[in-house]
Amino acid sequence: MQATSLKWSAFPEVFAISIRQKKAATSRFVRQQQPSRICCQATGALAQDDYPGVLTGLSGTGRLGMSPSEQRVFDVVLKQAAVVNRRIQENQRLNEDVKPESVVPSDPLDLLNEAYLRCCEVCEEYAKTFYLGTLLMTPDRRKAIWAIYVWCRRTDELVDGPNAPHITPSALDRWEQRLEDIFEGKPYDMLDAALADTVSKFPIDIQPFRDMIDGMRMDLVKARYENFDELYLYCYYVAGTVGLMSVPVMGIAPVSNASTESVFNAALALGIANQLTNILRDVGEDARRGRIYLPRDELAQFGISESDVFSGRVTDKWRAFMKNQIKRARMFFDISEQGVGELDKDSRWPVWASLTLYRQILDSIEANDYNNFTKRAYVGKWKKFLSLPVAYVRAIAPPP
Ligand SMILES: CC(C)=CCC/C(C)=C/CC/C(C)=C/CC/C(C)=C/[C@@H]1[C@@H](COP(=O)(O)OP(=O)(O)O)[C@]1(C)CC/C=C(\C)CC/C=C(\C)CCC=C(C)C
Ligand SMILES: [Mn+2]
Repeated sequence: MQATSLKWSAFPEVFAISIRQKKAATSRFVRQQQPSRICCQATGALAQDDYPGVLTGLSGTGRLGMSPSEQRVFDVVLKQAAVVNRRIQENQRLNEDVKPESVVPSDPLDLLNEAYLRCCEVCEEYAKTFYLGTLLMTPDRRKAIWAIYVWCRRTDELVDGPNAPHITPSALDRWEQRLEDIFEGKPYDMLDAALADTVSKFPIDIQPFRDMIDGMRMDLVKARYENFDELYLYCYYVAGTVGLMSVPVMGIAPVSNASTESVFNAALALGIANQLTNILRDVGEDARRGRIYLPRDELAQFGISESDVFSGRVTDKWRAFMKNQIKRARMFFDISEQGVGELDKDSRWPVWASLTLYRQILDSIEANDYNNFTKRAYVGKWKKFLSLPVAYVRAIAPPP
């Protein structure tokens, strides 16, 4: 199954290389072991009253008051943190402090090197600013992020790309089987091989990857969201998962006092914030495809019907509704911001850069007087350019 709009080349069995062998030699998530506190200090000051339940999972109150979707996602967060903590403990037990071995093999013709190079090219082509940001990361980490990026892009492309009309649930089942193979060290093609290598080196769990495929399944059958809880789950599937996949690669700063769980929570929040922003930017485009990724009950509270969304008129009701949606997206950005400083110092810049740029899309929706039906909100070249040094300054600040 190929997503033809991207220049994938299939290099099948050749890449069933002995990826598992490398597993033992890994120790790149080296940080101090922190007491396990399941809380995210980020949420305290936020307007939780506006969205009861949405953030309780992060505020230290455990599962009490969480919505079903939050509980479901919270369990995955805990599992990811446990995977990482286990790796930290293993490393400590072995008293290892292994310097990350470079994934650049000495032989320039090495196939794995070639595989990562392909991932790099795809990233550069499809996500230029993000690609620039990754250049500051250590070589092994940036390669891993490229490999993850490419897998996410391909997965999204299945339901959004030119082959989308032919994608059936069973095609997604096959994609999931292929994912299982990647995690078992049996990649199908070159790009899979890069990911197989990555997941053998970093403490990355398969669950967020499976969940992203579930998000794509959801997209095949669902075009309406009754309430925010349903939308939250969708946002977790297609974007929160990216945050969970990335943290084990980016690493947590050895001097950080934050718990692993809270860092994963912040990463999850960044994915959710990005996806909510995506949704708010693309309301018109989605409506033209017959889709409304907005909570139906909240639309109704503001007196907005489905046909109002399809007709695309910017009314005062629409502006008031949008103000609330933007406020919520910003709240998730706020939560995530408090976790960025906890990441390993080399990984902070690309995160700050992408966070700042995405956040500005919300400002642009406001500047367009909430017309997200026919005006595309975007961040201009200069603003983008200026954001990079600002992100850099934030990135070099030590963890709070
Ligand atoms: C502690 C802390 C804050 C850590 C940071 C964790 C982190 C790096 C989080 C990343 C969050 C992120 C970039 C999420 C992606 C959200 C997103 C835009 C998802 C898109 C989904 C589908 O949307 P839709 O179809 O509606 O939109 P399009 O029209 O198709 O755009 C996605 C397209 C899913 C696929 C996601 C990707 C291709 C992005 C994958 C990105 C990475 C693996 C790299 C993340 C790393 C950095 C440095 C940002
Ligand atoms: Mn998409």
